Amino acid sequence: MPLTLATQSPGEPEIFASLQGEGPSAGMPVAFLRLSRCNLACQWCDTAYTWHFAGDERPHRSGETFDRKANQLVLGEADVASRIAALGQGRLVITGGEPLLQGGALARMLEHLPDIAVEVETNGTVAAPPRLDVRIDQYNVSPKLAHSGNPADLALLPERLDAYATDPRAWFKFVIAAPGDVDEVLALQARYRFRPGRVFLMPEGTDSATLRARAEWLAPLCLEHGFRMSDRLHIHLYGDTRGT
Ligand SMILES: C[S@@+](CC[C@H](N)C(=O)[O-])C[C@H]1O[C@@H](n2cnc3c(N)ncnc32)[C@H](O)[C@@H]1O
Ligand SMILES: Nc1nc2[nH]cc(C(=O)O)c2c(=O)[nH]1
Ligand code: SF4
Ligand SMILES: [Mg+2]
Repeated sequence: MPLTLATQSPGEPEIFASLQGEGPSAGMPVAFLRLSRCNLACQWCDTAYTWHFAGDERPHRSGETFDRKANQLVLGEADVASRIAALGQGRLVITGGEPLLQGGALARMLEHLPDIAVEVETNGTVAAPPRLDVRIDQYNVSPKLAHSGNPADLALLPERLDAYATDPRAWFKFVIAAPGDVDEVLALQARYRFRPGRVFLMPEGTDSATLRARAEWLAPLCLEHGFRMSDRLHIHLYGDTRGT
């Protein structure tokens, strides 16, 4: 079963080496695999080219829709695995779009990469099939709050959040655009009892100035509530650029 990938440019799959820019592994040299398609539609998504195709009526702040043909590429599992291996990294971050929509094909692709450590960036709404789950070393779970524009009954699924809250491999990373968003995190914390030290708050933004401005008022809230803060290292280094 092939994989549907995002593209860095038409015909070029978004498979690249960079420093992990977010979460508990931030700063680590890793390989990235970005898949296309998503089951949600965050209005500030910085990878709308993976789901906001022509005809998709759901709002996105860019106001633009993307040509599906130019932004998707279908590749066989062995081909994807060899491109990842060629990057020479010991750790792979699988992201998207929502990568767990292609869990079966990912499991088969990883059979070609038996020794690589695997991190998944996920919106927390889709379960990895058992044959993929057994290969995952770390889940970076980013449940979407109201400011994303997704209905809560699509974005915050109790059985999935409960499963991740009790999974020692899972870390949580909430995107925060306004101080009031932290109240939503506190309500989720009260309901799901995320393990202490496992919750990151990350400013919403795709440029350094925005990230800095939000981090300035977010820092005292992290201190007050015992949350960790995640920056977005790649944005400071490369801006909002595909393949970085
Ligand atoms: C593009 S998503 C792909 C993986 C998965 N769909 C998810 O949302 O976790 C990767 C990460 O970027 C975050 N993200 C996307 N757009 C962002 C923005 N404008 N500001 C801050 N974080 C953003 C997501 O919350 C997620 O943690
Ligand atoms: N360098 C870098 N780090 C990242 N961490 C999570 C990312 C993502 O898009 O999932 C990402 C990304 O796009 N680039
Ligand atoms: S869930 Fe992730 S990929 Fe999907 S729209 Fe939201 S941020 Fe973008
Ligand atoms: Mg990114």
